[in-house]
Amino acid sequence: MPTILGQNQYGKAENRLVKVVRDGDTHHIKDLSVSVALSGDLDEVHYSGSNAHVLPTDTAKNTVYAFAKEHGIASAEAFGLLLARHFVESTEPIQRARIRVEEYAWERIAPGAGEHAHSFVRTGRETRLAQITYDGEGFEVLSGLKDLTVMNTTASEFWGYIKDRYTTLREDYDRILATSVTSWWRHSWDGGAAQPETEPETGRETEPEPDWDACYARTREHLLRAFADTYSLSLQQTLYQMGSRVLESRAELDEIRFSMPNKHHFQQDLSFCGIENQAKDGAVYHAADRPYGLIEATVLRDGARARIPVDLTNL
Ligand SMILES: O=c1[nH]c(=O)c2[nH]c(=O)[nH]c2[nH]1
Repeated sequence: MPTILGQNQYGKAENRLVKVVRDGDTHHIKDLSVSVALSGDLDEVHYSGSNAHVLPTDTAKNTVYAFAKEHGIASAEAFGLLLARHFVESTEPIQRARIRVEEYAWERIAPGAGEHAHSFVRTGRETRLAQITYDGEGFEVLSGLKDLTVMNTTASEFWGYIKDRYTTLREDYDRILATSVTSWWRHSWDGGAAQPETEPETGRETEPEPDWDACYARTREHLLRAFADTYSLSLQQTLYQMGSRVLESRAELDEIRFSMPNKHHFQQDLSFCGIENQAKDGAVYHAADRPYGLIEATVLRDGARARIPVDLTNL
């Protein structure tokens, strides 16, 4: 049976990298997982086994560590941009590079007065995410987060839904709303490919690279504020409020996608022992971990094209 090769990519996944920057006695750390996926003129390695166009995944791994040492890690996005450009521009057969970064947060241990210079505790915060893709012409930069777990203990209702013979859910006018947010947002900045504004004298692109850390911090803040400020009639409504608040406040973003499990908290029935268990009196809930409702949607700036993949689980 004749066959042909379809889409393919390869690289080293989940390079775990910790970088320590020493500023006198005070240390700073970056803790990342970096995944490299390369594609291009790679038919032959699949068809005949010729490795002539293959940059070994082992080299990709070494490059990640070498770049961290030589260039530092200004931010997840900036590091991804450096690597993506390097693989495409230094290796002929490689035409596209995709770098995914997860960043784990650490806090300084504060024993007694002041913060410790070199002792850290891993935080229970969300994980920061970035994905940089480069095809030799332009970058696509997605930033995001996962495991941002939030809860409103009131200001959430759910009623007015379709009821059929299988419906047992009771309408709720005061419920807990909790979720663990996975979200990716897309920057309109592409390194100058879309509207290259070049300085006439130098020929250099003038569109400035965004301040990735500031953008992340502000976006996270808007997500949290919108979650807290929305009086919710459904998790879907809350999601849309979170997305539109981010796009309205961050002009540099065109699209944001969410995957949000509804972390159900069911009021426990205590009537068997004569105890009323009402939200208004400080109820006891059963925090169910599964199954969970899974609410997913993209919010777009009007006129923008949806480019973030629908399925975020592998992104
Ligand atoms: O916010 C919600 N959205 C739903 O679609 C849904 N479905 C459900 O059973 N509970 C909820 N809650």
